[in-house]
Formats: sequence, structure tokens, C-alpha cells
Amino acid sequence: MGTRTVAVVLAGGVGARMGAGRPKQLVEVGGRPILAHAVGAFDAHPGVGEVVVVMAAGHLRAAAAIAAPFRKTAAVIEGGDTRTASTVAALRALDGRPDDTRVLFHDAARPFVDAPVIDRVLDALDAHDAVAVGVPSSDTIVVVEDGLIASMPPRETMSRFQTPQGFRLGTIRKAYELALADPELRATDDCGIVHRYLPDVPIRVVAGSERNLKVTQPLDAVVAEHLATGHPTTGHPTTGDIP
Ligand SMILES: Nc1ccn([C@@H]2O[C@H](COP(=O)(O)OP(=O)(O)OP(=O)(O)O)[C@@H](O)[C@H]2O)c(=O)n1
Ligand SMILES: C[C@](O)(CO)[C@H](O)COP(=O)(O)O
Repeated sequence: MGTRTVAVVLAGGVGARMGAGRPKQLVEVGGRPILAHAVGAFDAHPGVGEVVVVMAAGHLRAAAAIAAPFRKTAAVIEGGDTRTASTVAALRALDGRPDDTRVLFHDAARPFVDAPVIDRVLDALDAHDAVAVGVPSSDTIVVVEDGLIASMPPRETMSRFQTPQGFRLGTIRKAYELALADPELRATDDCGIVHRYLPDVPIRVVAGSERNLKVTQPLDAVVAEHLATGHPTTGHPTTGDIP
């Protein structure tokens, strides 16, 4: 048997910016919960052996019901207060696994991750211990401090990060061990933890996909419905803009 690959679907958030009254990963697009789309993508991928779902406290039964029909679902566990804490919960659930295990961390809020993106991450993990997924930024990105431009990196060097982010388990474990000892720890993704705490580990960036959007704001749900069905939801002020 080859090296095991575990996909961790991070669904521990509450969806405050979406304001749906429940975690956005439970909201349906195209007739299925967002969480089901995300779990389904990894369940269907031949390179993935197991799927672990990390769910927001108070919603574990709902998540378990969504994940149960997928044969690769190995566990549904409770997350933490931050995305970082939810990743830590997943790493604890993987205690005892060999260091060369491949682990993919994916935002449940990205329902349209597809096989080519997962392929690229897994292929890159053959040669690298940490892999990120990015798409070129169409916008100019500026660093703003106190309402003023502090720096303006050249747009052609800017990449918008998506998930899955892939790691050898030993590498991401070590990075989090160091991160958790840092009282200043702040991070929005897992590659950021490796970049900061294991700066000598090169992080390979592979191409993501514009479809692999993160459903974050109410408008994203309209776009997601359109991508899932070809039909926008009705009643939203922007639906007329979408063919
Ligand atoms: N404590 C947390 C917070 C976030 N996430 C997951 O990380 C992904 C990206 O986070 P985000 O889009 O910010 O989701 P929420 O935290 O739910 O959104 P918000 O910040 O608007 O509350 C999501 O799949 C989310 O469920 C998580 O597993 N645990
Ligand atoms: C991991 C991520 O999706 C990469 O773009 C993003 O950083 C998640 O951030 P959030 O604040 O948890 O939405």
C-alpha cells in the first residue's frame, strides 16, 4: 500500500460574514449542502484515502449526517474557535500517523474544488513537503497602514491563495508545534504557519482555479448557486447581473 493521503475538510467556522443564521457550510447550493460538495470532491478522488471533517461546535450531528454517505469519511470531529485551532484539532486526530502521511487541508467553504487542482497538489507533494494553491490576482494589491499606502507589491508577483494546501504530516506537525509555543501566533492559513515557523521549507505554489471560490459573503452564495446549477438564486439584488 502506498503512502496514505488524508483530506481534512475544515468546517469549524460559524459563517459570521455570510450571516445565514447557521454555519454557511450547511447552506445548500445546487440542492446540496456546501459541506457535501467539499467532502464529495475528496471522496471521489482516487488519490485520497480518508476524509476527516472538522465541524463547528453544536453542529456535529448535522455534519455527521452530511458526511456519512461518503465512504471515505473516517471521522467528524469538533473544531476550535479559529481556523488555526481547527487545524490543530485535526492534527491531534492524526496523532500516531507516520510523518510521511500526506495531509490536505481544505476549506469546507470552497465547494467547487476539482480533481485537477487536487492532482496538482498531490503531484507537487512528491517533491515538496508543503504545497499551496494560488491564482493570479486581477486586482492591484496594496498594503495599507493607518489609511495610507505602505507598500505596493508588483501585481504580477501577487497570488490569491486557495485550498487545499498539502503537507507531509511531519512538516505541518513540526510547524504547529513551534507556532503553538508563540504567544504572538496569528495566521489565516496553514502554509503561513510553515512559512513563518519553518522558513527553510520551500512551499511550492501550484495553479488553483477561479471556480474554487470561498463562499464568504452573501454575494458569493449567489455565484456559488450559479456555478452549481447554472441558475442564480432568485430574489437577490444582483441576480439580474448573472446570465
Ligand atoms: N474556527 C474555525 C474557523 C474557520 N474554519 C473553516 O475555515 C474555512 C475558511 O474560513 P472562513 O471562510 O473565514 O469561514 P468562517 O470562519 O465560517 O467565516 P466568518 O469568518 O465569516 O465567520 C471555512 O471552511 C471554515 O469553516 C474552521 O474550520 N474553524
Ligand atoms: C486559507 C484561505 O482560504 C486562503 O485564502 C484563507 O486564508 C482563509 O481565511 P479565512 O479568514 O479563514 O476566511
